[in-house]
Amino acid sequence: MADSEKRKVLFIVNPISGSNQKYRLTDEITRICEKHHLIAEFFKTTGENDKQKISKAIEKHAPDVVTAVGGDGTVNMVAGLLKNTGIKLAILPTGSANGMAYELNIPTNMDSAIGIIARNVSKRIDLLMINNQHLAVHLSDLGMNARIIKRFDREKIRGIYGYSRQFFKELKSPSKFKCIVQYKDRHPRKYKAVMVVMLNTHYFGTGAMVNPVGKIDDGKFEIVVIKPYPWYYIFRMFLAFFSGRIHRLRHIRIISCSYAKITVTPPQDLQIDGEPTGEIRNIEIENIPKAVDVIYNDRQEHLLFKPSRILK
Ligand SMILES: Nc1ncnc2c1ncn2[C@@H]1O[C@H](COP(=O)(O)OP(=O)(O)OP(=O)(O)O)[C@@H](O)[C@H]1O
Repeated sequence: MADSEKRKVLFIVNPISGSNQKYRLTDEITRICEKHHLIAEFFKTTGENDKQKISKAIEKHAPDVVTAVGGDGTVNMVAGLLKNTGIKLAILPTGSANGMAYELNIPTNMDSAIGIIARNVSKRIDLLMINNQHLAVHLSDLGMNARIIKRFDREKIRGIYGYSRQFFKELKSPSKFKCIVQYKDRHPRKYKAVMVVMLNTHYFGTGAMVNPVGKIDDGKFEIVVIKPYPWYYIFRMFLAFFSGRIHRLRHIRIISCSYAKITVTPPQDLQIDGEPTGEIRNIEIENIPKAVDVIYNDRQEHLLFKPSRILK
């Protein structure tokens, strides 16, 4: 195949994502891309002014696809740059949290993940805009999980071990807060909660299904309110999370809408795609329909669920 006919893929590599060393990663990606008749270009993030530098790299290389090589934070940054450009977004999951890759059924095996980029099956998906300021691609939440992520970030123990340590600390004593959700022209709904999740997707990065009723491109998003629960309820909740039945529990409320305002008292930690953004009292969420064209795996399935069916 002549070079002019090959598709160009720009890989945005976050070298600190996850816990694995990334020696020879670019050589490995280049080799696999050659096998699939793709031209690989690279940009390594530094954690400083990456957005501006990546915009320039996109201008310079004019790629057909931009691939985020990292966790959900890297996916979020790249998706924001590709919003409404017509350039496709792909993911090579190498982060400690790879929720969006899980959602799109992208494996961590590099050969398979690049094979999916080569197959080029894509779909325009909705994203969320939070407080007119932050784009959310995978999942954002207030309360328990955001607090875990904040501590995880501070302790600098990366990978799944670091997250699990914080998770079990928090699970023992989740703190409650008041939450008012206003959407459409309905009366505001009031809840006591330990956590409020805002998402268009279905899964936490761990594979737990938090939003069985959502659709990634229907112009709506979901607000999942997890109400305070007795300790013995944890087991039932785990079971429901991993069998896709969380919406049937009385400690869970799910609201679908395209715009909402949430007020929490006292102010709660907010995290967006794995990045802590500080404590907040008021939050405004808006759905941005079909904002980015994303490559997904339409073939193999996860062990328990069938996300590619959900995506269709
Ligand atoms: N070279 C770098 N040095 C330090 N930080 C970086 C670098 N490149 C990117 N970052 C930071 O990495 C974060 C995104 O990491 P990402 O979510 O992709 O991977 P992760 O392993 O899941 O990370 P985390 O464990 O922090 O969630 C962003 O905060 C970004 O600023």
